[in-house]
Amino acid sequence: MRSRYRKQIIFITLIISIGFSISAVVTYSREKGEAEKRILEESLPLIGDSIYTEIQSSIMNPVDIATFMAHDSFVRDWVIDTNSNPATIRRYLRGIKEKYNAATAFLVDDAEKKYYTDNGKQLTLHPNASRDAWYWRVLADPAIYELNLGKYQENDSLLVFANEKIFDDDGKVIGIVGISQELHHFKKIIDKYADKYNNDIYIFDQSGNIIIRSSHASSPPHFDFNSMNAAIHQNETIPHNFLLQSTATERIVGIRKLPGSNWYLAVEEDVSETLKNEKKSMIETLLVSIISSIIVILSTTGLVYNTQKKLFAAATTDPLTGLLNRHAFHERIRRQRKRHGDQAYLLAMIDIDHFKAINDSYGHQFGDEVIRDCARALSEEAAGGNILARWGGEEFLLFAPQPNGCDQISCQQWLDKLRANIAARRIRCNGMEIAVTVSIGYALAKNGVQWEPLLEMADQALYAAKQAGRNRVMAA
Ligand SMILES: Nc1nc2c(ncn2[C@@H]2O[C@H](COP(=O)(O)OP(=O)(O)OP(=O)(O)O)[C@@H](O)[C@H]2O)c(=O)[nH]1
Repeated sequence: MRSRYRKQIIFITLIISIGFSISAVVTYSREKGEAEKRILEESLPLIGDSIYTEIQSSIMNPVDIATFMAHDSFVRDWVIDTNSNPATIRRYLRGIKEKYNAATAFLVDDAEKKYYTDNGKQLTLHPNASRDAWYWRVLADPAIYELNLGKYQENDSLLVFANEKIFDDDGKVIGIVGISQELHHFKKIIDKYADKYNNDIYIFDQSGNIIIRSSHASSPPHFDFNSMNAAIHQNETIPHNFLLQSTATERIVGIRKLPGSNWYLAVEEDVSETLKNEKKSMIETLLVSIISSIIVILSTTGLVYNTQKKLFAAATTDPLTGLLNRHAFHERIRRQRKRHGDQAYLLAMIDIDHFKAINDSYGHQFGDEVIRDCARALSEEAAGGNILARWGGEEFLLFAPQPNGCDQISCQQWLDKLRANIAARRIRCNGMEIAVTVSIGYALAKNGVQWEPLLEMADQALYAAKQAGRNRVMAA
């Protein structure tokens, strides 16, 4: 019975543990996915946003200056007035260049296609000259301003040009004005933010060429800008974040278009460490919950097991002697007979003689001790495959399968020895000492005989033993 409970508890513990492990694995993979998503969609875009905002304002600064120039009434009046003096616009452009620390400041008068610069240069633009193609490109572009990369005509150095259209009161383009900044200037800005946020920063043109990259950024980058282009073009106003996973690292790249230009800002970050830390803390949390669950499962099953054990003992044993009670005795014999079939056996009913007188003379407590001592003596004598129970009051029942020799003489001798041993004992309680005797009635069963009628026969034999003077063994 006990081993059955143990098996059940092991089974339940296993089921709970397997269930918990499965749910732990599922939780871990879900949490991992959510952690990656959180980093991808929340934490890193926030950093990306601030880098973007800061870089955008630095890079867009030339556009702001060009916008200011295009709306300056002096510039507009100068272009509209056909008798304007070139020297005045040169002074104006020089002032702008110095004030904003630009590489160049320029203006194109559309009517004459004349190009004026801060250093006094004055050129005429030709639609067929590749050098001047930028002008017709900006005119054809519906955007009011444009940011592009070009070469400084004097020394071939790369410059970033901010071109803004100048309109007359009727909304007609009358010229283009703007400034240029050296590319180096932007590189410094990019490096500053790359160092500040420990990222790699790139600016691409729409064909995927790198215009500027931060000093430590790899070239080519870890991602393929062109393959991401399709997603970016669907909505150019929002940031696009991509998770790049390889066996060695996990990186995230956020790409946005810089407004008014065909340039894209890409911020790439190695998130392996961040994800590793997230995963580590997730595993720690899971381990803690697994350990505490195991403790709870073990202590609960231990508690259940002990309670079951106590309940089982209370239901099957006699509290005074610890012997089997009637119900458990029946159950044991039923199982015994089921296991071994009909075999020869002996059924003996044992009753303490004059027990009422013992109770009356020495008290109930002494009486209890007498019952306990007889139970001990019977257990010692009837050990082995025999089944012993307290049948009630001062009465015991002994079931002995395959008794010695299975004949009456040897059974009689065995039971008589048992009786004599009890009679020879001295029972002590509260400083008093007495001897007791028992009477025994027994019946022997051959194959196929039911044990209930045998019980009746043993009872009658016991009655006969009592009648015959007690302290004796009688067969049915
Ligand atoms: N101390 C104690 N007494 C019990 C217990 N159960 C039954 N008794 C008493 O046992 C006594 C049995 O008395 P009887 O059935 O008259 O039998 P007896 O006095 O042993 O006489 P014989 O069997 O004829 O020898 C009764 O007084 C019961 O109250 C028990 O658990 N403890």
